[in-house]
Amino acid sequence: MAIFQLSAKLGSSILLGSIANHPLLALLIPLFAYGFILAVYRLFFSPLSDVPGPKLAAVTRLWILYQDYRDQRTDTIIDLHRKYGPVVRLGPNEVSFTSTSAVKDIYTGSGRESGFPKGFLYAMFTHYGRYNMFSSLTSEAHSWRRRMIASSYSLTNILNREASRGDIWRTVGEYVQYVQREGTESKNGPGRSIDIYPANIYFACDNVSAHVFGEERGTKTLGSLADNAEIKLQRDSIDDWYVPTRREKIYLWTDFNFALRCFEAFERTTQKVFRVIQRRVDPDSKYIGGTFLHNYAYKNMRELKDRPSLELTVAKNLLSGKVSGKASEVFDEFGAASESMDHMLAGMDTTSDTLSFLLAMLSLPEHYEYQETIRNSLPDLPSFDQPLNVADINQILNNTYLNSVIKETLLIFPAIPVTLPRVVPSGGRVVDGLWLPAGTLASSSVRAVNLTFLPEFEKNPGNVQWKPSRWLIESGADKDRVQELERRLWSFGSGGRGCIGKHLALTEMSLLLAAILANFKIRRDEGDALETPHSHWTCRRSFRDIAYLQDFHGFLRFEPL
Ligand code: HEM
Repeated sequence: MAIFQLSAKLGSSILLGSIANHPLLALLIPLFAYGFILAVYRLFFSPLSDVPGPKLAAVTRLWILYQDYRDQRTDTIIDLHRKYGPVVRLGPNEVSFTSTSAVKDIYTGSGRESGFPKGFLYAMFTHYGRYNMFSSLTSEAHSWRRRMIASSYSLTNILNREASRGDIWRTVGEYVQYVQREGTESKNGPGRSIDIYPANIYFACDNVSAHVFGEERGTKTLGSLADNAEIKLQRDSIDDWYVPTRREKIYLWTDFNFALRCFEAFERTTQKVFRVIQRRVDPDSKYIGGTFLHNYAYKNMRELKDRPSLELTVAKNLLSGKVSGKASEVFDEFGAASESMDHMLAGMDTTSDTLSFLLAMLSLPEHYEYQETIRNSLPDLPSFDQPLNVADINQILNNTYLNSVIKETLLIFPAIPVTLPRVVPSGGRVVDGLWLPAGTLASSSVRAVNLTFLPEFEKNPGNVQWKPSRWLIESGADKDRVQELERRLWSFGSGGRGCIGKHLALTEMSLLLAAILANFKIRRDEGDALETPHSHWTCRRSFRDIAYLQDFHGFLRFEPL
């Protein structure tokens, strides 16, 4: 006993002596002690301590940030759900869910409670320093914006607009002409080859811009090489449109809020300086600095404000300022431009990527039969200068075979596969029987929700096949299974913050696919190892951290029927 007392005394006097000699130790020891106590708390006493997941993730947020840094967030989350089940702890303060009940509680709300507010990540999607519907975090900031334009994106409006104006169908015709005009002759068979990635971007861009600003002001990038040369020039560095420093590794940025704010303030100030200089040189200038798209959206808004167009467009709704009489919440031209800019960005990549993945899959020899089946099920299609009527559009939209390939692509290759972050509101909430304190990040990852339900995922997660036949109801027994699949398909999100452009995207994709298959057989054309200038199949990082189809370089041959 005396020996113990002596050694304890000796130990503490050595320690005190060392601290006196090394002041750094005086700092480090309490720090280590604090770190240790925090780690013990997070592991064993935090309200989330029973949630399964990697121990390191429970102790420090650096673990998930490292996955973000490696662009491995989505794949890591999927692996974790496979290992631990439908609820997984991703960080001391972050939990991921995959069950339909949890997705409903978090994103749609349950009972009288609405869905959870968005996480800070979304605040990065402001433009011109103004929030928009997508970037507003709380339901208060969001709902008046959404109400103002929701009718422009309803299925009824998309159908009626298309039947009366035929804008999408005309753009589909331009796509077919683009193949004939821009396509190169192929050594591998009849027809012409194009790189489908830019073609699909042009298609989606022309459609969403016409929908937002009106046909006259739409980008018409498919139309001719001279039009909107900036978009053509930037096609190979598409990330430039997004201000890449903010869009790459976006989840990492959320933890560096202050740096981001400084960056934004700097960006706004330089743009203001640009504007002042530009207006000195040219008093009528509508140039505002920033990217081509920023200028395009702002210029259109300014002009539409001065000379309103008769066409019923999203821009018209934005500028009309009718928001339940709340004057302070009406858009000014920058707010309206920010909103429209966001629709352009949200509607371009997502729709075009989905189309690219879909065409890439259909062009494989083992999938030729799907092309044939869809072709045989299509109605007679009119020429492209004549709008389709509502019944024809509906027939295409409800075509079982066409739907099966579109849904399967959305399921296996969601354009936005990542976590859609939400924050538990004040007072805390129970999700899937688990108590979550206020401020917890409670979210789901689109790809994890889509995949973890599939039986083959359990067996071999690395080998989930693109299999449109899973959507077909061939016997009574298939009905429940397909209904469940429909319920699980989460590629457009859900609830009040779910995708507003869903019907526009589905109409664009369905009409284009119908026209392509009615006119061509599509085949891979990569035999000559054609040089693809773009690397966006693998490097696009705006809201996608998975590089799908890395071995496919983008060239397809369109063989006329
Ligand atoms: C295949 C195509 C598309 C996919 C897969 C897709 C996916 C999504 C997803 C997953 C969300 C929800 C994000 C969240 O909850 O955090 C979303 C929201 C949104 N999408 Fe889409 N989208 C597509 C096409 C479009 C198009 C064509 C537009 C055109 C305007 C658009 C505009 C928007 C907007 C504005 C929001 C934010 C809605 C809000 O916050 O209320 N999207 N989209």
